[in-house]
Amino acid sequence: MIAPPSAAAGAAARTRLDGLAKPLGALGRLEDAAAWVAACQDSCPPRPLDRVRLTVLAGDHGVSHDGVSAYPREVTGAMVAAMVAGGSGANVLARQHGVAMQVLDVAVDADLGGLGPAVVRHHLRSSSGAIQREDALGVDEVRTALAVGEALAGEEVTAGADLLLLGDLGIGNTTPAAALVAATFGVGAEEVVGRGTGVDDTALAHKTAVLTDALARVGRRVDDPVERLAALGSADLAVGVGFLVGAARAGVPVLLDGIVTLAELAVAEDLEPGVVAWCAAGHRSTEPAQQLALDKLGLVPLLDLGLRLGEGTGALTALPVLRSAVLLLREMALLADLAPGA
Ligand SMILES: Cc1cc2ncn([C@H]3O[C@H](COP(=O)(O)O)[C@@H](O)[C@H]3O)c2cc1C
Ligand SMILES: O=C(O)c1cccnc1
Repeated sequence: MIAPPSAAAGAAARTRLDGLAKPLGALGRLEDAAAWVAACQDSCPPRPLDRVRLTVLAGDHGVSHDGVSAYPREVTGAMVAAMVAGGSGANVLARQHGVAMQVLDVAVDADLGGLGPAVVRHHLRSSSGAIQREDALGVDEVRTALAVGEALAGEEVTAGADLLLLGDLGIGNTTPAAALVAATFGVGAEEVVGRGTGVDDTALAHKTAVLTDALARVGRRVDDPVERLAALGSADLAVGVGFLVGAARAGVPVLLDGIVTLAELAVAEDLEPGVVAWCAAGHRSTEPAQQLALDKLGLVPLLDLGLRLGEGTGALTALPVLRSAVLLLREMALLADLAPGA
């Protein structure tokens, strides 16, 4: 069980929000967001979110050889290189918003050593297993990946972070992510399957069949979250789960992204109840599994822009909104000072 954010600081933030120079509740969900940051920091008003860090976890997936994506596996390694070079969508937004960003090859099926030791320092395997036929990885590998994720979150906290962002990269990753959401919440493949990178109707039907086969293959064994990650997840997804647990344990809030980070949170919350209280949803993705997980976990996203890119781009796009919420709570005048008796 993870200790929750400070109820007292959250309540103090609500009181202060009610007293600001505006009608009661007029800042809508920005008020919820500001109170959440205050609770996470145990401070009212909260500090500005100046030090923000994004970790992108990259990996390949056995299913990417089975026609579940609109793009080939080789794109994963190429996009990691693009991130190191600064040309991905996430890089553009991270630069714009002053976010320190790192990309890690957790399970990419390519030799990325040439990109530098930092990128490959947590390379755990080359692709995870094809979940409709075999387990994604072994239970021992899951435990290693969870520990790596917790350690990564710890490194980020030590580097100084008011807020952590998590992103994903890996052709095919919407399939294991959807499988984890389905298994966590006990729903069928049809309820979680999505078009990912943009598969056509034929490929969508095939992706649904792959998900159905995967869920049927594993049965009730996946009631256990570690078994679930081993059977239906991947090394990179398991590192993401550990990262969220580590951030929550350290008491540092996380702004979530799309289907992959929501799948990671769904499992993390099973593994360590209380993680969700340290997370806010950046945006609503077009992926049904992401939307289902948001609803089941009780998260209301800040933005709904039809994004379906991943990499942390939804979280990065929502960051200025969260920052605005904090500054409003910090800097707005009190109505009682402007108009005593109003
Ligand atoms: C060029 C390119 C850049 C990306 N950046 C993130 N994704 C996203 O799309 C992929 C998941 O969708 P699916 O399961 O359909 O393969 C992952 O790589 C994810 O990070 C990308 C995908 C592509 C093609
Ligand atoms: O929801 C997402 O983040 C997403 C959707 C499609 C492809 N990649 C990521």
